[in-house]
Amino acid sequence: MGRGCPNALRGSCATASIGHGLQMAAADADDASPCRSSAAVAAALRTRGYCYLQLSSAERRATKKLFDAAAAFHDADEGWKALAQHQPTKRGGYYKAGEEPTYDQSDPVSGVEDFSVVSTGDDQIWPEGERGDALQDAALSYLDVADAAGQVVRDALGSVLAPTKKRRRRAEALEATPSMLRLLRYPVAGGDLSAHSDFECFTFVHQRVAGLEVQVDGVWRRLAASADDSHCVLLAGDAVEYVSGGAVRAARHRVRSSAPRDSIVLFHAAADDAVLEPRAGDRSAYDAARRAADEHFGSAAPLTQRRHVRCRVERAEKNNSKAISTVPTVSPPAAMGDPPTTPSGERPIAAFDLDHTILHMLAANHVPDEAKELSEDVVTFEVNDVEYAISVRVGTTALFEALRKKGVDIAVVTCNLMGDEILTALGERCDVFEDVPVHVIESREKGAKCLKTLGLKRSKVVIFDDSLNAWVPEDQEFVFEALRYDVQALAGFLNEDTDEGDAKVDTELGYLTSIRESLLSFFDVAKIDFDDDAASDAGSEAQAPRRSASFSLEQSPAQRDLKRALSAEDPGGAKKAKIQSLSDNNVTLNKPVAVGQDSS
Ligand SMILES: O=C(O)CCC(=O)C(=O)O
Ligand SMILES: [Fe+2]
Repeated sequence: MGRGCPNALRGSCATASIGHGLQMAAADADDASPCRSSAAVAAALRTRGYCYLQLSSAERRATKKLFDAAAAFHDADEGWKALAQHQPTKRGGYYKAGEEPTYDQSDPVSGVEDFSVVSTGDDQIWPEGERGDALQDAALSYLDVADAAGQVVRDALGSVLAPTKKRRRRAEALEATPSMLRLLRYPVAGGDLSAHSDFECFTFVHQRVAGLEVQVDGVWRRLAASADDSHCVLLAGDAVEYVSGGAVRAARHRVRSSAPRDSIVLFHAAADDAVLEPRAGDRSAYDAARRAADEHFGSAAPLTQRRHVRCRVERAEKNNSKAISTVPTVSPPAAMGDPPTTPSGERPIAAFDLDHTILHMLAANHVPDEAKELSEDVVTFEVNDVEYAISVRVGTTALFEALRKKGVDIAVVTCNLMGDEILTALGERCDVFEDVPVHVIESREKGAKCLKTLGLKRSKVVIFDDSLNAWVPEDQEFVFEALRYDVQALAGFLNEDTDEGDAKVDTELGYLTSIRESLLSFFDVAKIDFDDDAASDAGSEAQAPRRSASFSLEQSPAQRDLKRALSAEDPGGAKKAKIQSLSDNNVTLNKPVAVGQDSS
């Protein structure tokens, strides 16, 4: 590392001077030794919420290379670094001192500098020139090798969350993957970070100079640094605490730096849409976090990984204006992307079928026990003394939220005579379902659904339905034919416990998430739609969040194909776009696309 080798302060801190001239409370020494087996990691996470993770030689080499490249970046002149400053329309990049959110408003604003990597695609900001290339190369090599260590932790968490094979599925929602890599530099003065727990599943922290402290049973422990990168610190985050019902507690930590210090931090988050609600155990931490998010967003919804990260980051950012400033120039942090406004005129619309498309409704006594594992929620309601249960397909709420955020109207077109009651029950659970117009079609004849008759004909329409033939022939080109969602069949596959059955369940659990970007990108074509009044679309991605729940990898080939088909560079595609049809893309769209995974 550029600034010379620090002394590893293993177990040796009494008091130290912190940046703003105060004396910090003594932190106890920590004498745990590094481990690598998932059994040892699981045991440590259960008892303390953190441990030291032994690194392989490949991981050490990659960590060293990254420390060196990060130091070269931080050492460079401000003007050059500013060229790589974070921009709201892109991801990651450089954040100057003073931009770090303050988790505790009574603490000073931190003077930490940050270079963040949240995407390996074109939308990631990288510094220019050779030093920029070196940083990119070092960060990507580090991410490549860090996955092996991540797997050890995922296995450990799997054993905590799903000790038996039968309960294995419960852990899958937590299939944590890297979501953000931070290269931090703490100057001596004002370089501290206020106490917090991380919002994701777990975090790796590499520190060659001590400074990281973890609170265990109310006492702060100062953690050992690793001057030779032989180990890193593993911290459990909020998502794991919530989902495990408190079996693992998130590690509350802070930074108290008494010397200039660089650290490398890698967050691993659950899928954006993973609902963090525990199935068993203590739900008080989850409930409190959910209430905080409901209050913050002014809307009620189950707490997903994305919602939790956004809530915590946005609230921390607000603290900066109230906190004591120790840094001379504080530029406002990037906005988190309020829902874009749509211009007046005709809005695009997405029409959803209900049964077997976004939900499966059954009489409550027919719902299989496994339904909770095969849906994002099971919502019950009563009509004429009969109790019904709706298994809501995983990813439905996130899809509705994303569409609304894009300014897309949503309507339901269903043959279920209880369509209104269903939407009322869903609206009580989460207000993204409130006020959705419901069109109940009494006939189950082929072609009984018709956009024109229902007054839903717009210049941009997507129909999401498991049955193509339910629609009149002229509307079928707008139908995105959904894979049929059937919790009873899925419960059968789950219990079969064969590779084939598992694969079917896996496909189902990732299905809506895998097609979401493709569906949303259909509404991105305002630029090439020759309608003057086509709804323009700032889109939720236009404002890249300061910290996102999931790492964005490069687009999959299927997405690239779709983009190309709809892109202005493809004149054929563009000319057809007066009323954009999905049918040309159905081959691609109806297959799950590995969004968030580089399948190339
Ligand atoms: O720099 C460190 O050691 C820890 C940073 C941290 O806690 C964070 O980025 O969440
Ligand atoms: Fe942290």
